[in-house]
Amino acid sequence: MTSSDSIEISVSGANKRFGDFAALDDVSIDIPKGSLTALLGPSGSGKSTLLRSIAGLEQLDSGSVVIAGKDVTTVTPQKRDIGFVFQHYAAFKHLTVRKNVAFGLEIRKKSKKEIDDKVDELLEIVGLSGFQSRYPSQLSGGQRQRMALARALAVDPQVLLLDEPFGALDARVRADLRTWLRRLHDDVHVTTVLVTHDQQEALDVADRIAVLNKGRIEQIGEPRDLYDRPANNFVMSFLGEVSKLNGQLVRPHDIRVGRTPDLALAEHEGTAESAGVLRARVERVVHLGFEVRIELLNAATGELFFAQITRGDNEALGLQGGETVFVRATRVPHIAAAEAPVLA
Ligand SMILES: Nc1ncnc2c1ncn2[C@@H]1O[C@H](COP(=O)(O)OP(=O)(O)OP(=O)(O)O)[C@@H](O)[C@H]1O
Repeated sequence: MTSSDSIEISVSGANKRFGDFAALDDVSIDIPKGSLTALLGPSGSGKSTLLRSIAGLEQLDSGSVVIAGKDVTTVTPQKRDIGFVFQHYAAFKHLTVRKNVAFGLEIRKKSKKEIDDKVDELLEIVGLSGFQSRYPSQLSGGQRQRMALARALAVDPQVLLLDEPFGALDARVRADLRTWLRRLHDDVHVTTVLVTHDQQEALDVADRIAVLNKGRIEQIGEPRDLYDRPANNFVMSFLGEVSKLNGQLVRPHDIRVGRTPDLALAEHEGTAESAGVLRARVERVVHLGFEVRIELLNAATGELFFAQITRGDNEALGLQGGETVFVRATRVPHIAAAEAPVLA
């Protein structure tokens, strides 16, 4: 595993209650230096509480937070050497973009030259050079969040903590900004922790994902590992789409659809019976762009499920609602329960 000097943030045995409610329940996580780690989970799972505890904006009931080898559990946020960006960024409305970005450097009494150089560099990185004389109210939501990132980065923080930074923006802008965030991270390499409830966002940008549920970490790993080898059904369902075929969770793109039992088989797969081919009725064919979702009814159980196939495959099959087809799960996920953190 990772050696301790490559770990930037280490949270151990963190507990945090609000009244009777355990927002964090014995959470431990190591965040490698220079990584972009996403904290992913449903609403109320404790993601923000964990991030705010790393920032020092929340005091743990028990447990510890170590940043860059220093125990900061009782250290104030100002002394933790972090940059923080929230979903709704509170910019100084009366200051220009340039002044907003320079703010942290000015209160640290840096020289004018140093401030000017740093602000120029950051405005360039976040693509706001042409907007430096504007006021926050003259920016779009996406530009305002980029300004927030520039401001957080201005003081060269040890770690960057982002709490749903694109949460208030529309889907298209969000998608653009996460591509941009990934590139920014590749340029500046600052250890970054991103809270998101959006699995696509986490899969898109993160090197590592920690999946939270009810104040506990269900699994931590690289996106691909979590997708291919989820620790349990919760992780499987939360990360990527799932379909249920005879009680078994499978990825919808791992369901093969054919017009005859034999056509539901890939090559060299034996007989339709031995390979578990099922009969189903097509309920609806939904065009999603490159992919097509086939909504199906399991003829034996009456359960609804869906398969996802490429546009080309769909054109070849030419499926219509009401038709009978044959389906088969080509790949059943390997639930890596033994490798997951121990769950109560
Ligand atoms: N200051 C507080 N007082 C009381 N309860 C709180 C407080 N902060 C958080 N909680 C509760 O703790 C739980 C975890 O909250 P947290 O904000 O960490 O969740 P989250 O995973 O970030 O959710 P979301 O995606 O909705 O922001 C929630 O049930 C929330 O209501």
